[in-house]
Amino acid sequence: MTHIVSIRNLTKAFGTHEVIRNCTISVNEGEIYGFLGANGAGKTTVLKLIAGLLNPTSGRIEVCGMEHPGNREAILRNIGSLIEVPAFYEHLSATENLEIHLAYMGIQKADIEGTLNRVGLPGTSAQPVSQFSLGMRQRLGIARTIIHKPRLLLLDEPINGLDPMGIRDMRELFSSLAHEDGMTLMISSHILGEIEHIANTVGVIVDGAVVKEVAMDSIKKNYPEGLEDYFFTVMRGREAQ
Ligand SMILES: Nc1ncnc2c1ncn2[C@@H]1O[C@H](COP(=O)(O)OP(=O)(O)OP(=O)(O)O)[C@@H](O)[C@H]1O
Repeated sequence: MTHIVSIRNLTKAFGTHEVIRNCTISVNEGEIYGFLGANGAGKTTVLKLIAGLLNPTSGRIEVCGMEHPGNREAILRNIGSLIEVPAFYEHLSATENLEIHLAYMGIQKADIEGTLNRVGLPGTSAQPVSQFSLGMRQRLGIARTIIHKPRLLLLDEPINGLDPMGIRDMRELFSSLAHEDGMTLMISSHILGEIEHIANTVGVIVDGAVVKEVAMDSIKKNYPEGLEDYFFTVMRGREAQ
């Protein structure tokens, strides 16, 4: 199977603080990859490195067959990322915010109305973002990641701030993006139940290194209690070392 993300022996240090250590990750094209780990384990840092928002200290990062750094522009055209709280031009409408993003990406034509409908924001295109709730902002952030039809989506805690209906809508949207649009999704989350619903593969990062990458089918077969059971077993195993 083709790896859309291939990370080998990646290290990232901030000053003398090495937060990613000898980390190796493989994400298959077309899958939903659930990226799990405790607070501070390094999930956001790895997603930023894949998105080219940070440069590695050492190691290899290959995205869509191109190596980072050096192919940043070409890689950016193929990815959509929602990392940390999305920022918008508050006085501008949802449509205007998406138009600015498209202009920045150099894309002339895109289905803005259709994308807003798809993320559950119908009829809001003219409304200034300053009037949006937290959940609406999160949905608009996701609209911005998918509007240019990227091959790879990097989503850092994408269901934060959503109510139960919003969480269900996002679950359905993420599944349809993978299964109907053929996108690959790499999703970090602490909400194990959601990852269990949608992910094909799970990667667990502990202290800056991915210690396990396992197919969800195998987790379901070997851990009758499900993903939470698996996750805590991995964490305990690590603690015992
Ligand atoms: N710009 C930075 N400068 C210095 N240290 C940083 C920087 N960004 C992240 N770190 C440190 O790197 C480590 C990993 O942080 P990161 O945000 O990647 O973890 P995380 O797994 O996403 O955590 P959470 O689940 O809490 O979001 C933490 O110790 C954090 O303090």
